[in-house]
Amino acid sequence: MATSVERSPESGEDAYSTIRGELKQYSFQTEPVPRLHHLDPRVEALMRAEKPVVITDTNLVKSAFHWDADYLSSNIGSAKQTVYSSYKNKFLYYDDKKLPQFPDLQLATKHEEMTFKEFTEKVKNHKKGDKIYYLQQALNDSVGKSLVLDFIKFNWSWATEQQKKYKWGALTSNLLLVGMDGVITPAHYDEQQNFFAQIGGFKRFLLFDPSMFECLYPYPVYHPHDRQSQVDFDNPDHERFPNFRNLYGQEAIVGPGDVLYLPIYWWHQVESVPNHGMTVSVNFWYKSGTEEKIVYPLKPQQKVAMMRNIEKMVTSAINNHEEVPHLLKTMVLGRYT
Ligand SMILES: CC1(C)c2ccccc2-c2ccc(C[C@@H](CC(=O)O)C(=O)C(=O)O)cc21
Ligand SMILES: [Zn+2]
Repeated sequence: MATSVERSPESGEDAYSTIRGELKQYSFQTEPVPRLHHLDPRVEALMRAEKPVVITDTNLVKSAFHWDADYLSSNIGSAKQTVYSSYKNKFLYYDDKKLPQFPDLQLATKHEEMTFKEFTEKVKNHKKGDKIYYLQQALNDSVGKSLVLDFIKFNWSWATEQQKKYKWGALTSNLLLVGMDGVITPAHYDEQQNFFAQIGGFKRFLLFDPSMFECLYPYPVYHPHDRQSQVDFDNPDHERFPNFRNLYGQEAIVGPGDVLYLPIYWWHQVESVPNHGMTVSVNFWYKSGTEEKIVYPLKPQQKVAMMRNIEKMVTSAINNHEEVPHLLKTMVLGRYT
């Protein structure tokens, strides 16, 4: 398993077209996410409309372009990192605070703590059939000094300018993501604005408008897999999830230096492109700004937030999540048709 992060001369345009030809096709259609230079006025129009866009030449994480396995091993420090392991290439997110309510939930993804050196060893010695690893660690003050210096040199003036221009809230975290090639984060949405900066290797994003909620059937809010789609994209169950047929989305390949604006509530599935080496990314999660005033008709994002609040209220009021399905079905079936 190559641990070298892809930094080939092929990362020109032809790398993207080579990769485009290799990608797994799904049952739904997609159209490309616009890929624009950060000074292109269309970037602002798309960001104001909370639509995804791949922004080039921002130099957002230029100071981290040398973050490959060896550099990170010797400079990230000896602290334990958060790593997920799985026998499959899919890494389903889960909220461990909700696990106690689901004692017999079979988790394919296991949370392991290990040093970065141990992580790179496992990646280097990986053989077919072995566990697959995905490091996901919030950048914090435990990292070595040289990483701190690289972090300080991120293009914060550009990031802060965007944060102010679009009235986003506080930056909550920067996650360092180091994935073995071929790892997949299945379709889910997050409740924060996201600048996703690619440092090494290539990632394929499948993106779906928040209004596609009705095609993607997320788990209940009280479930550990809250915000994740229940649909297996490789083998969709059309009986349980009939609207999945109506799904369509956008697609983007991000390579070193690209920054994807991933708007709050937009669904995304992320694949580390197979056979193009380990991937290194850093995301920038921002709280969404506080809505000045409610404008009608409500945006799909606001309806998702409303549905989440209804599920949370019913679950806490009835105080037993096993009774929630019956109550909601009683309230809707045969009445709201
Ligand atoms: C799958 C994984 C490792 C994980 C396991 C358990 C708990 C949380 C998470 C988690 C959170 C974020 C990402 C990064 C990214 C997806 C990607 O790049 O793969 C993404 O979705 C985003 O930036 O919003 C990845 C993960
Ligand atoms: Zn996400």
